Amino acid sequence: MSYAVKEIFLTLQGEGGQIGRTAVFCRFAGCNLWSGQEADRASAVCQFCDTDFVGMDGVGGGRFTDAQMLANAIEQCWGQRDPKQRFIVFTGGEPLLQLDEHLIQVLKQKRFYIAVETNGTLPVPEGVDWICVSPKAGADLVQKHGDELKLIYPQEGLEPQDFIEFAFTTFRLQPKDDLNKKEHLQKAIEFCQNHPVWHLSLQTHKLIGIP
Ligand SMILES: C[S@@+](CC[C@H](N)C(=O)[O-])C[C@H]1O[C@@H](n2cnc3c(N)ncnc32)[C@H](O)[C@@H]1O
Ligand SMILES: Nc1nc2[nH]cc(C(=O)O)c2c(=O)[nH]1
Ligand code: SF4
Ligand SMILES: [Mg+2]
Repeated sequence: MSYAVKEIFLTLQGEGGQIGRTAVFCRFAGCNLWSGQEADRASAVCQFCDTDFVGMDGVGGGRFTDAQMLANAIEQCWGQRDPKQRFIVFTGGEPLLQLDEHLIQVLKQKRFYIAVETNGTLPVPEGVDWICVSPKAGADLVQKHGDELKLIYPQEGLEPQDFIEFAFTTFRLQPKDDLNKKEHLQKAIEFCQNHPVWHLSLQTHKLIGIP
């Protein structure tokens, strides 16, 4: 199968339990909860997305005709850095529209530790090492286990305590980045302090100005 990729870049994981770790990010094009067009935002299931995932025109993006070609591009982006630390984060858009077991196997042969950032509406294929699920109001949650549940907060119709029985190792609240982000941060801090099973997750890459 071929893969539509918006961009491939090296950065630090800015969010969640792997924060600060050098990673190759592979951002797949397309999402099942928003077209990515501003004109459709108000009618989308997911309306607060902070990401451009439309097209294949980003740095390192393009159409990859098979898993080996995409894995080679990811390996090349990691470059000569310590091969024992190889770390790939699949995101998007919604990565599980495209990430499959074949690509995972090829990357495992290259000794990559594989993480995924998903909205949880599709099952995660076998072999992923780190599963981060970020549920969205109005979308059915299918992937109910993983390493972290990262809830963007607040979302009307989604309460953090709705998720606490699911089989995630950690639960994080990430303040929604929009025009009211200061209020959302205060609210998230307060919620975490009153419900300590929830840990605050900040988008640190935005704070330090890296992609
Ligand atoms: C762009 S999404 C792509 C992965 C997947 N579609 C998802 O929603 O999890 C990457 C991460 O950014 C989070 N995110 C998106 N927009 C955000 C915003 N405005 N504020 C805070 N986090 C946001 C998502 O919830 C997700 O955890
Ligand atoms: N540095 C950095 N860390 C991230 N963690 C999750 C991201 C995402 O967009 O999925 C992201 C991102 O876009 N940049
Ligand atoms: S599900 Fe993820 S990629 Fe899709 S619109 Fe929402 S935040 Fe963006
Ligand atoms: Mg991002």
